[in-house]
Amino acid sequence: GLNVAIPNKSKSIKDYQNVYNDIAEKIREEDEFDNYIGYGPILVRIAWHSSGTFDKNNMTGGSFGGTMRFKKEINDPSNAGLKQADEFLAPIYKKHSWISHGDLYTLAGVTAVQEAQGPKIPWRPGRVDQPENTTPENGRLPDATGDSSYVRNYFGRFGFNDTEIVALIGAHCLGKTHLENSGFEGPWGAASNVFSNEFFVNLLNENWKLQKNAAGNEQYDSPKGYMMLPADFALRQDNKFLKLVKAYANDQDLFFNDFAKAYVKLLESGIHFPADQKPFIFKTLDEQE
Ligand code: HEM
Ligand SMILES: CCN(CC)c1nc(N)c2ccccc2n1
Repeated sequence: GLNVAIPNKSKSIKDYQNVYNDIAEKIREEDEFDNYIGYGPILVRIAWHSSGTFDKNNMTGGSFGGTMRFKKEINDPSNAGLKQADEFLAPIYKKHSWISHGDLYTLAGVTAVQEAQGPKIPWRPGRVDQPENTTPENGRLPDATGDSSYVRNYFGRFGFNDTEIVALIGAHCLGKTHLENSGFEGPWGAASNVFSNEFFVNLLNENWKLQKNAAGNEQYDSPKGYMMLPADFALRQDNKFLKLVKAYANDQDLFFNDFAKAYVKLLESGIHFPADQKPFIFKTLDEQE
């Protein structure tokens, strides 16, 4: 059923900005993780994967219950590599145990995007931890080998349109794939921790070659050492998706605006917030110097 957010009346934006700052300072401190990519990308991914179990057809899953904290969900093969994000957040939760896990996972994703010089992501608290028996079954996250109709159909489960789908996948400007996690490898060249429209620029401009990787899975590789998943490349293979890819490759501000809106919708999927609950917009560390 629909999840109704219950904001903690004793907590203000100051309290959540303190949590944001602790996450942001820890990202800066532990900068050597994953060959100096840092923790930002997997924090964006754990926020997405904790929200990506949502299914509007039966109103189950989504970020509300914080069930990513349970073995059943974190051990979903689709979540391989995310235990490191959960461990990164454990001391933050220990210090701020008044926050729910659902709020913590999504706030971490907001912090990571903003600290990567990405757009401001308005965020609302009020998710309430649910018991282990509410954990959704494994298999609700997308398959990297899907084509454009698979991708459109998958995100249709959230009620996302083409703009929201293409914008969201633009988060693949961050981080990299790891053979031991997903069976895909690379990019060696550009793995980045700066949020930009580079994913779309590369997707359009690189000379892609479909080849089998060391795990025997097909992926697109470029001479510069970049890669695209089949599901990434699918955005070039559909006319409506391609139009959006070109728009974002040529206008980073448009991408930032559309991404912020779609990411909020993803992180809040399946949750009803009180009509009068205004979102918080956090300052970056640099803005608080
Ligand atoms: C068709 C939809 C999608 C598919 C099939 C997909 C698939 C993948 C795969 C296979 C990886 C590599 C994981 C690893 O090997 O460590 C990955 C990484 C990543 N994904 Fe996606 N993804 C999708 C959508 C998204 C969305 C909507 C977001 C966020 C809004 C996102 C954010 C990320 C980030 C930040 C990483 C890098 C993580 C790291 O560096 O460890 N992805 N994705
Ligand atoms: C745009 C090239 N990069 C690194 C900046 C890239 N490309 C990807 N295709 C990609 C796919 C999944 C996760 C991270 C990814 N990163």
